[in-house]
Amino acid sequence: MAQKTSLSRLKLTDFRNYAEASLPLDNRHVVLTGENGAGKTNLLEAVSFLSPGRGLRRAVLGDVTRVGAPAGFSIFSDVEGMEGEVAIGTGIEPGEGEAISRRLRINGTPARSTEELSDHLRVLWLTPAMDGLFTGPSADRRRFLDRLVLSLDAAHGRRASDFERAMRSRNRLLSEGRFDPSWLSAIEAQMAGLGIAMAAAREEMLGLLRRLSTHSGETPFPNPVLSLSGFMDGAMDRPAADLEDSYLDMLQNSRGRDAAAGRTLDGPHRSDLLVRHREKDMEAERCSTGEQKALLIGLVLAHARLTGDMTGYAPILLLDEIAAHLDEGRRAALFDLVDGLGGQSFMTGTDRSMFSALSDRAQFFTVSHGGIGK
Ligand SMILES: Nc1ncnc2c1ncn2[C@@H]1O[C@H](COP(=O)(O)OP(=O)(O)OP(=O)(O)O)[C@@H](O)[C@H]1O
Repeated sequence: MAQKTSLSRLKLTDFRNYAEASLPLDNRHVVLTGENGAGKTNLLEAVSFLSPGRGLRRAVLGDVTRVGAPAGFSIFSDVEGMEGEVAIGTGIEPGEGEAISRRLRINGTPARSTEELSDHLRVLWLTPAMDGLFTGPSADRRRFLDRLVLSLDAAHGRRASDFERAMRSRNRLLSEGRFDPSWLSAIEAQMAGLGIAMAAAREEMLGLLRRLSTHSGETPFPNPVLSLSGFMDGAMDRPAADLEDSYLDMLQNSRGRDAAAGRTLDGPHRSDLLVRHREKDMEAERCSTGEQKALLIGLVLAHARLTGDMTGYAPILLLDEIAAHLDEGRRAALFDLVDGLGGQSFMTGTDRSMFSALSDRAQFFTVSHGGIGK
């Protein structure tokens, strides 16, 4: 089984509705209960900032600082991580606006990039905001997929942002009617290399998930059938160099069309993640609300398991309002599956009794208006 990573302390200053808060943790699961608006999701969000990116709300950093606070926010955590014990501090400084990126210190030393967090722990999450994933816009599914990839391949985020930047340059040149062939060709060659690398990394992740010995069968959370469509469909088994040449040709031959459209119409930014319910043999978007939630839980658990298998360390799992729509049997099954991953998870709900099946496998805290109690 994958080894455990866990938080042994979480301390917040001027974070969302918390002026000061401290969570003393042993390495068990953590259950946070309290009424609506108490600050449960805010605590999960704070933990999500222990991974690269903008956290589980994809927040603008300036919005995260407590309203009325004199300075920026900070999060400190002692972590039993993949390289042993580590003290992580992150936040923004006073007066820093929206464009600023957050600061990160690892054992007191400033880190060059938040990607360094991936050396110590992986944090994955499932929130109610993701409930419409299968029926909503494809951009949400691409972002979801890219986060899955990112948790195993730290370079994926850089690749995606470099691709975006190159594509924006191409779109600008085309929209300004500047068909300078050498300039455009250089940008398109860059897009071809990055775009195919992105598509290959996504495909590889899906392949790994498919090969994962599934926990389906007995579980109420089925492992969905996953595929990609919209870019290089059915061609991804060809050598990368061939695919790059094909994509480069595609781009060069579509300059007029893309100029007229005002954007690049072919590329990894157009692919979609297709999800099917295996047992019902039906697209996820046509499944019932409850079936979609079960598929989503199945997918997130499979990914968490894969992350544990690939890195040797179980990820920290953030499950916001996870128990709300599950009956007692499904809740107990979920807790057993989560516990079986071997990591620490943080779960929220309005009612403590919903988590009783966890009993002493978890620490319980009550959250109320920016305060935390036992
Ligand atoms: N920057 C901020 N400064 C102060 N308060 C904030 C800030 N951002 C959000 N809040 C407040 O934090 C409160 C708690 O939000 P949170 O989403 O954590 O609640 P919750 O306990 O998960 O509630 P629910 O059960 O309804 O999901 C909200 O009332 C929100 O207005």
